[in-house]
Amino acid sequence: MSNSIASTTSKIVLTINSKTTGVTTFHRRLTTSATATPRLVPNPPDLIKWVKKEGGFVHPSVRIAQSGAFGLGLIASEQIPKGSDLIALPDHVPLKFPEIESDNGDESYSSLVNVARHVPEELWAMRLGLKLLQERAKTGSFWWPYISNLPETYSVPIFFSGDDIKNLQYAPLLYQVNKRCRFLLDFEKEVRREVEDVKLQNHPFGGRDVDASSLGWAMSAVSSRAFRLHGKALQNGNSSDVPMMLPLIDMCNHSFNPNAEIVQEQGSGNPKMLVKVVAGTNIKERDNLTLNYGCLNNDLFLLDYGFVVPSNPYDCIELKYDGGLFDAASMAAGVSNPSFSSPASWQKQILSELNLEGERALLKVTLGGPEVVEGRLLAALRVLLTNDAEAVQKHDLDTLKSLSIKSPLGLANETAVLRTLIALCVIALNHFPTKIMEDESLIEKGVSSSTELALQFRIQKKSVIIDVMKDLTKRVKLLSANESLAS
Ligand SMILES: C[S@@+](CC[C@H](N)C(=O)[O-])C[C@H]1O[C@@H](n2cnc3c(N)ncnc32)[C@H](O)[C@@H]1O
Repeated sequence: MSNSIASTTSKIVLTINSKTTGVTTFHRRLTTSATATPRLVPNPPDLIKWVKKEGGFVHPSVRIAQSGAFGLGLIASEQIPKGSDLIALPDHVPLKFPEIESDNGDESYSSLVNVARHVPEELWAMRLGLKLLQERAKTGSFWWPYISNLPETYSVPIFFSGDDIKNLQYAPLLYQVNKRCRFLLDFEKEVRREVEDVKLQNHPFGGRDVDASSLGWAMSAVSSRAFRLHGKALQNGNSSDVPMMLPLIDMCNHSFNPNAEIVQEQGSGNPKMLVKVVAGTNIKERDNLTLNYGCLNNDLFLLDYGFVVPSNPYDCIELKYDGGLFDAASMAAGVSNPSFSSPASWQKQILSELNLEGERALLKVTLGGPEVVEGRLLAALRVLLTNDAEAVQKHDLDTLKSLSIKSPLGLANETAVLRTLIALCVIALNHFPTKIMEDESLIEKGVSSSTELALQFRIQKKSVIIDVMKDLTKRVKLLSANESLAS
């Protein structure tokens, strides 16, 4: 059994693909079908047996099995009643980044910490990924039975070809993918610099070379499988949020309507945490055990987990609050003389309160998701599409931000707001070079798994826009029905 980094890096080639897109990507020589995700070694040890041997609990009806296109998953071999314990892991089984006050003379720990210092807070998955790489490189690691069961490759977009990154057709995600790729390339150099003079016995990765591909593998393994749970209790009675990898528990696939949930227990007299998975509903024979990974949009699901949720109720599109663009949308919607580019001073004041004006303004606004229209955007449109400062002053910001509060500034204002939003949707939709039907027919013809993911992603983004347009159009119709009733 080998756990050398080289065994994986030999199959993952780092390609700098800057020719066509200016995007740097790592891509996999081996393409893998989602249905048979190869693991790090061909016949890894039995994970259930290992968890039990380490003092953990696994419900006798829980099995690891192929879960369609989702890769491996956990499945119930018999029905399991609501409230039953499914899995319990003692404190020493989760894999965490070691948090110890002093290195106790362990120099491989201090060099790991030194390397981790170069990782920005937002890429916490890379920090824990370094610990994972350390354990992967260690002969006889305690976690080897777990690590050897991890997928060999990941479908996250840092491993897409340059063409598939372009295929995403959505600038905010392209930006994030590019940022991660650039980080990995720079980080590879930092890691090499940091460890070049470290003696072999103190080397954080047992003397093995760690390149951008293996760093990408580790970051993706963590981002797609780790959970942020309560760590040690702090003196003030709170506890910090600690990312950790939970062997076996991380075999559960995602659902927004999960049948299982994670609970943490601290036994009486035992300060150590026990992490458990409990049946949240009655589970039928052959049901997959699922957890909710979070109410995330598809950008995050694709970036961190390598999949896209169809009809995701939390998916949304990002727009930049921009005077010129909003004036154009408003005029296209038939509003005369909109003032987005040159707001009056009282309007500017409200824009500042909405954090859409000023040096530290956050100009990113969203359409879609449970809110349909981000409150800050809705309030800005309502305020900028009226001349009646007095009417605006009668309402607080929360009222102006709420779509469920009907026409706070009058029917004409609300109609102009909704029409402007619909025009913004049309502009956003026209930004995509292809139509949903074209994307679907490409998928039907047969494409690689990463191209299909990119196509699914952009289909879903366009569907979000269309759904928002439908919702807003319904509201406009209701308003005009109300108007004719009133007149
Ligand atoms: C925590 S792991 C779950 C176990 C994983 N299926 C395996 O084979 O090891 C998360 C990964 O499972 C897959 N997955 C989980 N839920 C999914 C879903 N609802 N749709 C598609 N893929 C899913 C994705 O590949 C994701 O990165």
